[in-house]
Amino acid sequence: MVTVRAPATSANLGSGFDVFGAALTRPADVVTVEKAAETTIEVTGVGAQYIPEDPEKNTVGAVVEALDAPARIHIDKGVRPASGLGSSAASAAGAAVALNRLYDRGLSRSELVPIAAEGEAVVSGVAHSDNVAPSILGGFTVTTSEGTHAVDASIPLVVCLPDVAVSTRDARRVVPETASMEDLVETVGNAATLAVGMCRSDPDLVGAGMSDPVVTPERARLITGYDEVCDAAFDAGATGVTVSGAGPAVLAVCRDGRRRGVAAAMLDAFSEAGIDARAYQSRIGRGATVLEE
Ligand SMILES: Nc1ncnc2c1ncn2[C@@H]1O[C@H](COP(=O)(O)OP(=O)(O)OP(=O)(O)O)[C@@H](O)[C@H]1O
Ligand SMILES: N[C@@H](CCO)C(=O)O
Repeated sequence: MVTVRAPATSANLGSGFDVFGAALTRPADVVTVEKAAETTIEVTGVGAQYIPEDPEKNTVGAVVEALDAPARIHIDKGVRPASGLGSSAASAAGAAVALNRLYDRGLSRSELVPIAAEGEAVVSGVAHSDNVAPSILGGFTVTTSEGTHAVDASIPLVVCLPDVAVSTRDARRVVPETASMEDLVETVGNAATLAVGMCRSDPDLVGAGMSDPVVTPERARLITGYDEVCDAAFDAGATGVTVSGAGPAVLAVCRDGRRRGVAAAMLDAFSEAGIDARAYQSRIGRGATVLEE
């Protein structure tokens, strides 16, 4: 038996659509696997009632197929589905690391990234790796078709999760098909600024580089109260705010010592918009960890 804790993640970080990701210290899924002749999946925890246990429909089923590693699998969800916090990816990442150990497949963490991404294709139609990469590797990640680069970064974060669901599949439908040269230049500049900020663990640079004129404004329309929540976070000292992944979670970057105030301000703003929410005071953290084997 192998048990792995796989963290929630925030993808895109504004300017890095489908490329940037970051592992969060909390929340996380815990995935336990045992060898079996046929694969079965049991799901408990946050939002378990919305998650299919059929291996054909669960992200973990695609990982089992890719590793040819049938197992009895238990997923204890800490990351709510349809959250923008890489819920589907956390299970896939945890399963990839756990099954690799269980069956002694000998694959490196980097080699497990495209395998876990197969699970993402099951739910969103695209095998994007920007959530599974940080959940497996930890830190800040840059993923392209050539592979993933991961950088350790110490950045305080708040993620505020409203009590509404947005599916990645739906949120991908509002992504514009084209962008102007002006927007492209702005986005490249912001993304580069953010990457430098991560390498220096500088929340001011990271926050300044999160702004994105192309995808985020369209996604923000799907989140009631988004503009007010951003204003509240900035007023409380956030250095950057954006939609986390496909939403509805909202991600704020802070300096040390500002997370509590930023979290409270974001919760108040959602509440004033009539939306219940919860806030996680987090930071960029490590990738999947083996708890037991
Ligand atoms: N193991 C799993 N964990 C969570 N959701 C799963 C899992 N397997 C299948 N799903 C399905 O995936 C969908 C949630 O995935 P989706 O990508 O929309 O959200 P998310 O992972 O929280 O968001 P994001 O990718 O934006 O961070 C739900 O329809 C859920 O039923
Ligand atoms: N990059 C993906 C991440 C989904 O979590 C998207 O934004 O659609």
